[in-house]
Parts: sequence; C-alpha cells; structure tokens
Amino acid sequence: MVVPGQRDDIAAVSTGASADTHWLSVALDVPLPGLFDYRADRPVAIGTRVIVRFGPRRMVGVVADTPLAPTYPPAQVRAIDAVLDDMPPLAADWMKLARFAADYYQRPLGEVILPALPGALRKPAAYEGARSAGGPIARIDARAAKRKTGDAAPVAAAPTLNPAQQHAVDTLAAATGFETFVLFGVTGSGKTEVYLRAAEAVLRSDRQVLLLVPEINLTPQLEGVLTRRLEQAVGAGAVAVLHSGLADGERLEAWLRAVRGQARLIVGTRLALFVPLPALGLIVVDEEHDPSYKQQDGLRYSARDLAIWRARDRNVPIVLGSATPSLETWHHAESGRYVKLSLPQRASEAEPPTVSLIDTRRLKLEQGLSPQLVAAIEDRLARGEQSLIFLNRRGYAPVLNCEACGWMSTCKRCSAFMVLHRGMRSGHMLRCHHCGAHERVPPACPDCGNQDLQPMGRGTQRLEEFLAARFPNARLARIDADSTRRKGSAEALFAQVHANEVDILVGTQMVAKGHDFHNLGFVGVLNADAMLFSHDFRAPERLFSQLMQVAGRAGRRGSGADVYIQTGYPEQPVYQALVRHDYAGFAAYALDERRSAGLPPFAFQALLTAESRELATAVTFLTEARDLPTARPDLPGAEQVMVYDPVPLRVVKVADLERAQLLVESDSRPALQAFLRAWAPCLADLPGSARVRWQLEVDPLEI
Ligand SMILES: Nc1ncnc2c1ncn2[C@@H]1O[C@H](COP(=O)(O)OP(=O)(O)OP(=O)(O)O)[C@@H](O)[C@H]1O
Ligand SMILES: [Zn+2]
Repeated sequence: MVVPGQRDDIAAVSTGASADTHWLSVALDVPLPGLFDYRADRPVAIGTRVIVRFGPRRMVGVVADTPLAPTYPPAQVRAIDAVLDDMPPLAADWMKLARFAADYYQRPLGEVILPALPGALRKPAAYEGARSAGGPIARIDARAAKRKTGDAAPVAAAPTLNPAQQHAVDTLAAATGFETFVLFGVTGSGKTEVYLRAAEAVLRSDRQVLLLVPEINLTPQLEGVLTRRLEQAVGAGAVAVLHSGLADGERLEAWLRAVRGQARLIVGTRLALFVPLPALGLIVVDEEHDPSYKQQDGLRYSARDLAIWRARDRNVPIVLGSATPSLETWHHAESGRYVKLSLPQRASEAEPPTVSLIDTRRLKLEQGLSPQLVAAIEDRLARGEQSLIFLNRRGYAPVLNCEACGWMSTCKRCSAFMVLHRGMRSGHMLRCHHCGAHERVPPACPDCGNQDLQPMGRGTQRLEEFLAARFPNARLARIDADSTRRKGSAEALFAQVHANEVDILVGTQMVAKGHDFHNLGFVGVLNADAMLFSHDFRAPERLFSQLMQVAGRAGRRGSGADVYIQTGYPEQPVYQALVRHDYAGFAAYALDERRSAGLPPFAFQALLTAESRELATAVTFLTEARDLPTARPDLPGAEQVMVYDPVPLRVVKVADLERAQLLVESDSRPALQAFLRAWAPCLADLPGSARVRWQLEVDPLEI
C-alpha cells in the first residue's frame, strides 16, 4: 500500500506533474504498512535519505523505490523538502537486507531501515539552523580533521596455535564463498584466537570483518585484545566498536568509519548487524547461542539468523562460535548443513573444572549455602584464589512476607511480587521488575499491622551481605544489573576482578558469559532448580548453557578448579550431562525430545501477542485472528500451518495491561512464511484490533 505523505495538506501542493517530476516511494518510521509517495524535481537514487513532510511533522525517510508513476493521483503527491546528500545512498545490498528483514519479520520497511541508522542521521533537526554546520556528518568530519591519531598500542604476542585451532584457522582460510561454520569449542579453548587469525587473513586482503558479541560488557576486553593485535596488521583506526551504550556522536563516528570502509573490523552487539559494510569478507557471531542476539521489541529480529542470511547474500563465510551452541545450530551442524570445527581442549594447559552436584535434600543450609560450598570458599581464600557465587536473581529478596497473616508484597499493577531491594540511602525499597514501580517498605503489614515483615528467599544483595559477615576479611564484589547501572561501572568492576582485587564475586548471568578470568578457582551455583521446571520448552537448554558457561569461568589458567551446583534434583539429565561436560550428549537427548514433541528446530513458530485492560478483550482479538484461516481458506500455507487457541501469558498482567498470546506453528518454514505474509496484513482489519495493542513475533525465543 502506498499513500501520499500529506493527504491532509493538499491545498499547498501545485497541481500536475511536469517533465522533471520524479516519483519516489519513501520508507518512513511510522507504524503503517507500505511506502509513501513523494516527488522530486530531479532524480533521487534508491537508498538516499530525504526530508519530507508527513502530516504535520517533518521526518527523515529513505527512498526505497523510484516508480514511473505514483499510486495516488499526482496532484495529491507532495514534493520532498530536501535531499540529504552528505553521504552516498545506502548500498543496494544493504537495502536488500532491510527488505528481507521487513518481509521475514512482518514489519513495515521504514520501521526496519530508519531505526538501523544512527540517531543523528534520521532527525531533520540535525540539518536545520545555522548551528547545524552542514549536518552531523559534516560536523564529525570537521572534528576528525582536527584530531590527531592516537599512539600505537603495545603489540601483544600471538600464541602458537594448538592443532585443533590450526585446523579451524586453515579451514576458514580456505573458504572462498558462503559457508556456515560452527566453531564448537569448550570454554577456554581459545575461540577468540581463531576469530583473530581468521580475521587477520581477511583484513590483509583489504576486506572487512563483522564480529558480533552478545554483551556490551564483553566489548571492552575484546576491543583491547583486538586493537592491540590487529592495528598492527592493518593500521590505527581499523577497529570500530558499536553498541547501544555509546553516545550518539560516538556511534555515528564509528558507523561512518565502517560505511566508508575505513574501519575494517567492526565489533558490536546485535545492532551492528545493520551496519552497511562495503567490503565485507567475514562474519563472526561469538556465543551464538546467546538470547541477547534476539531483539525484544520493535523489529524482533535475530541478529544471528540475519547474519547468516547476510553472509549468504554477500557470499562470504560466517563463523558461529560457542561451547554450547543453540539446538537449532547444533541440529544443522549434525546434519551437515553447517560445517563443524571442534576445539575439544582448553587452550592453556589447564584441565577443565570438576563439576559436582550438591544434593541439598538432606542438608542443612545456611542462608541457602551448603556446608560444602562454604568450605570451598574458605579453602580457595586460603589458597589466594577467587570464588564466584552465581545466583541469577538480583535484589535482596524476591518477596516480603507477613508471617502473621500471610500478606505478600504484590505489585498493584502486575501479577507479580515486588522485590525487596537494599537501597543506598533510603533504606529498603520494594521494586517491581516488570513495570518498574517502586515504593518504600511499609513500616507494618498493610493488612494486619504486624511490624515484623520478613524477606523470603534471597537475591544477590542478601547473599553478598551474608558472605561479607561470614568472610569478614575477604574482598567482595557483586555484579548484576543493579550494581552496574552507571556507565562504566561494569567495566570497573570487571577490571577489579581481573586485577585480583576481589576474592569473592557474587553475580547473575552477567558474569557467566565469555570473561577470561585467570585466578578463579571455584564456582558455586545457587537456585539453579528454579529454571528446571519452567513452562518454557527452551528452559533446559538455557539452563544447561548458562551453567556450562558459568562453570567455564573457573580454572582457565590453573588446574584443580571446582564447580558445585546445589540442587534438589541431581538425577535430572541436564545436571548429569554437566557433570560429564557432555554438551553433545545433552544436545542429542534434548533434540530427541524436541523431535518427538514437534518443537523447534523441527517446527517453526510465530507468536501473536495482544494486551488490553481486560484479558477478555485481548482474547477476543486473538480468537478473531485464530478464526481468520477458517473464514479465508484461501490463505496460502494455511493447510500446513497450525493455529493454536489463545492463552493468557504466565505473568498475565503487567502495568495494568492483561496479556494473551496465540501460537502459530508449521513444520515448514516456507509455509509459515507464506501464511504470515497473507495473514498478518489482515490482522489490523479485525474488529477486535482497535481495542488492543498487538504484535507479531517470528521465531520467538520465549513462549
Ligand atoms: N594456542 C594458545 N596457547 C596458549 N594460550 C592460548 C591459546 N589460544 C588461546 N589462548 C588463551 O586461552 C584463554 C582462553 O581463550 P578464549 O578466551 O578465547 O576462550 P574461549 O574459547 O572464547 O572461551 P569461552 O567460551 O569460555 O569464552 C585466553 O586467555 C587466551 O589468550
Ligand atoms: Zn509491576
């Protein structure tokens, strides 16, 4: 559907088209499907940014097509206000990537293209007024011309590759076109070194490498390593870092260097997937199993999946690295569709840690800690080694409780408990992790007046408090979303751990990923069972990979490291496989289960979610959506697609909105795609759609 950008302002438009009228279909970041008609008095290439009027607003859009005629009467089509020619048009291959993503994830093209650009490039205000100085790109260039390049970083010595690393590097070097490689390397096996060598070869041939990492917090460490090693090979300024923690100017500067081909190695989180790269030669996705590659709002894309599409489209190799690949990836590696490269041993001499299960059923726990776990910390302290206690629950306690009447701290706006947090100055607070609401702890029970309210269970703050009392001479640090809220604080905390200024580290999954700790001798895992019986069919996979990753932080430089997992269910296959360090065994077991249950990777899914003040309203809309294929049996793919009944979400109410979802499933991806292409555009026209907020997610990770 193409509509003119200014239907409400027809009077201001001159009539008719002259010989030098050029019609444009422009993508705009508005929640409407399709492109928008405009005209220009000179040719404007596809991929060019333009400033246009849309209703009362001025917006930056991107020319997506140059049709011979507009879809609306020419007299109603408004002229563009300006062409932004401070950079060349977005390249054809990039536009193709955006088109694919829009089509695959069922979003308007403008909602893909514009959010993918640095903020300053999509604001008309950045180009207006005397102080705009020719726009953000001109300003950056003026600043860069004045700045001198920094001094060369010290060159780090490259280790001698072990045979498995060498084989991986050689295989990658021999790849000429598109191929998907799975670098399956146990924790600490030196996957980074393989990426580096593979990258070096590509950089020497004057091409660019895109390296995706799951976490902002991993970028400083990696950036340091990469800069020291690679700037020697390709010169200063060759590495650009991109993530959401950068200031607008920093992000634009890095993005421009990438687009212009000056930055040759681009390291970034999922958003870096959308950087235009003129000379792309290799893509690496580190920790490819990590859920943070999936964007959770707006365009709900998987950066890993799009990276594979992009590699195929550009005909370049792609490496997916992990010690615990996603079952989707592993399935393809086992079936031969992807090429598996294994690093079965740790790169240093160190042996992997010994994993033991502490059966908590017959134990007396002290603040959730078994005597074995406490003794292990004591022992490592005496040896001058670090311990990490992993508890994936932040805050002080997950709920506050009145033992007299049974009152619990529930959120007024959500069907969830408010979490007790230890405040800095203001004493304890209750916070809702779903809607963000917060309030002071009531002085007495709101229901019965009892003044003795008790925290139930424990989070990282309470654990830290207990450990500080239990080990008064140890130096403690806590790393979770609360302790790292300020910019740079995560980096500082990790630096302390690396500098051996911390004896006991308490942390959530933030500490589990990728960090190369050198002196960590012990990892204790608390409360892992919480994930064991989750409703989500991916929970065991997540639990296994999370525990394998966190266990892998131990003993990376010295042997004799221990990992204790406290559990009430030691016989569970997930735990048994962890003790054996047996990813392949776990994956085979889990894939069998998925196969017999008809779940991904043996099925393909989409999820329609609706929210409203009343659950019934959301369910009504979803029921209409479910019944569409019955009313319209001509919908393509319908006979191969299963549309389930609407169900309420597990946490049904968040911020006063009640939520339900509808699962769509097929054993054929093309059939699902064909169906979605026909079904999704009808959803907005359903009678119930006006009364709900809804969104469609393709390949959801959580159900
Ligand atoms: N060939 C080698 N010889 C000696 N040390 C090496 C070699 N290759 C890598 N290393 C070192 O081994 C350590 C672990 O490497 P790296 O961090 O790349 O592991 P990884 O495979 O990414 O592990 P994880 O999955 O746990 O993140 C690093 O300190 C690295 O410098
Ligand atoms: Zn809430």
